[in-house]
Amino acid sequence: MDKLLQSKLAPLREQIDAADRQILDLLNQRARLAQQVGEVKQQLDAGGPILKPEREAALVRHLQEVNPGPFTGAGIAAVWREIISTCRGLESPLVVAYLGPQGSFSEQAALEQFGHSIVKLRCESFDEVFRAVEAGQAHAGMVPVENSTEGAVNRTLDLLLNSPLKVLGERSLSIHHCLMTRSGDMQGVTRVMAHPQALAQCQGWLSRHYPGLARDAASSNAEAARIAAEDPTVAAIAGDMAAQAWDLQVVAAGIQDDPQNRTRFLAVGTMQPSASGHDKTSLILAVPNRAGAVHDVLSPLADNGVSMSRLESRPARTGQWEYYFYVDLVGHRDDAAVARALAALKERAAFFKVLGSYPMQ
Ligand SMILES: O=C(O)C(=O)C[C@]1(C(=O)O)C=C[C@@H](O)C=C1
Repeated sequence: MDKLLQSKLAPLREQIDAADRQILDLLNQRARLAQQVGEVKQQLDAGGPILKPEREAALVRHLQEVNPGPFTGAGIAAVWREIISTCRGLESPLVVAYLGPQGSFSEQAALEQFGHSIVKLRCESFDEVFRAVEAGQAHAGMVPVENSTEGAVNRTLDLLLNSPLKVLGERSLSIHHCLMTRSGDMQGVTRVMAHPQALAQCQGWLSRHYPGLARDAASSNAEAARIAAEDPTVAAIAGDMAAQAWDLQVVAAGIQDDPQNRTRFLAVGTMQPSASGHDKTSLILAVPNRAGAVHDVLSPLADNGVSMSRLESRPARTGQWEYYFYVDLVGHRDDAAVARALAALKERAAFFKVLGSYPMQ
């Protein structure tokens, strides 16, 4: 019986081999077409952006819509992310800046957003990420903007307020933290290091399991992993990508207090995506300091049937109890209803800045 079943495998595998050769031919055909598109784009706009986030998003969504299966929608997203990344890289290398070192969650977000065929520019701070993109050393930057446990990443909000960069994409990652050391146990470990956000996301677990351990802030979790790789008295909290990158052993996995812990990252750059048909718009508003002002300022959204997917406030630091409001809307700034709502918001707000419209994840 086994033999009969075994004999079925070889011809099936031959068919897989033949299908793979067809896929390979088609991939090369696609790569050559993308190179031609790249040449035309350079003739149209020399030195202009190769990256077209709206085209990438629309193309993947279309394939998911027409897909008869059994290949899954998630599989399409993952495979085409890398196909597009490779084709884009053949047109021209895309440099992406983010908070390093190797193995950081920002690196994971950058790879999930742009695929693996990018040139990585690892930075030491969020400020440096913005500076690198503003100076033209990178085409895009990837920065965390909010975490489901800890709320806003304030430094990113402040940088978005003051930078000329635009938001061109978003990526939400589930964040699973691990405790890791060189040896894989906690013997001789006197302190635990991580980015303050990660220490906060794991504080309950740390207090229950290692109440006596000193907690020290690092500039990133991956930086904490790098230090732990050198110093056996240090345990790091970071993702498993960092454990692999720095050859550390995981002592405990999934130690974040909220099992559903997620972080949303924004891609920033100098270009502005056109509408993909499924977009978000991010903006910052300041509201006059009087009763009912927030409600009044935001009323054009409801009037125009535009939904708000996020509202975050941040002190304006004027000492007057004034706030900046970070608002995400569903729709592109070129959509008629959104354009009408934005025009009315601008008229009512004391301060108004559109951070960008971009494909919704
Ligand atoms: O259509 C384009 O403009 C391309 O450059 C091709 C392509 C792709 O591989 O499909 C690659 C990069 C762009 O970001 C969008 C799409």
